[in-house]
Amino acid sequence: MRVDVVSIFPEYLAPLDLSLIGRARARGMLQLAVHDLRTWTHDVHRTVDDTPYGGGPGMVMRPEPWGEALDALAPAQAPPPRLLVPSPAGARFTQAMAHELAAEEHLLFACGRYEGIDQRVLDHAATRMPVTEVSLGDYVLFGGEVAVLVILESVTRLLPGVLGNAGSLDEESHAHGLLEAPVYTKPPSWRGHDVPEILRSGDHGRIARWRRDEALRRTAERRPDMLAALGDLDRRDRAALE
Ligand SMILES: N#Cc1c(-c2ccc3ccn(Cc4ccccn4)c3c2)n[nH]c1N
Repeated sequence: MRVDVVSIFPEYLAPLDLSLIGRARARGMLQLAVHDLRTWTHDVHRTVDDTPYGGGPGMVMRPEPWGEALDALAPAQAPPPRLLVPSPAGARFTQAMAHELAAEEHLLFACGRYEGIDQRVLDHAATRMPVTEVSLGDYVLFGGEVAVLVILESVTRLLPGVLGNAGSLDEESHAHGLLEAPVYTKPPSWRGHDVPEILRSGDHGRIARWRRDEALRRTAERRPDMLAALGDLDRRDRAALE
């Protein structure tokens, strides 16, 4: 997978050199490049913003630098990338979207700042590539860089070979529509708190049942919306919630 990220703060994306994403890049599973939007400015002050038409607070990112950046990173003669634009007005980012993005050949992220990017940038891009505005959640950030870090981490861990134990992908939260069960490791007792006996029993059938029960209980308590999305539960699952 190829990923290009455009930002006026490229150093914000430095964590993409670390840990599993850094290893995926070193192993050639992910070709990632971060670009400074000011590369595509031509004035002495390298200006990327201007006042908003119609008035209002803050500044808006000018279309010209973005137009040239997208022309350079999504040339007409190559297969078009999928353009992702983090935005408070975007569609909520979900694990399902992470799976969708993990199947793409080329992702191009546009990190806005200020009050956002001139809408015409997205409208013009949409004439030649798929464009998705995406939001992490109902709160407001300073810009899109943090969202790119989150999105890229969730997508990269889905790429074949990146996670050593593929099994962990199958059992993780949101993979089955439930929150994860609690996890424990040694010692068996710590500051008066013991590991649930069932987890040390070696009875894998009962352990799997216990984990599902705990996942159901946690989901019912913390994310009733996720439980509702599961639809009708079978008798055994309903019993776990009684
Ligand atoms: N993803 C995501 C986001 C963002 C986000 C993403 C990109 C930009 C570019 C500028 N701003 C600041 C800003 C403030 C006010 C109105 C518009 N824009 C961003 C915020 N906020 N919250 C999320 N879940």
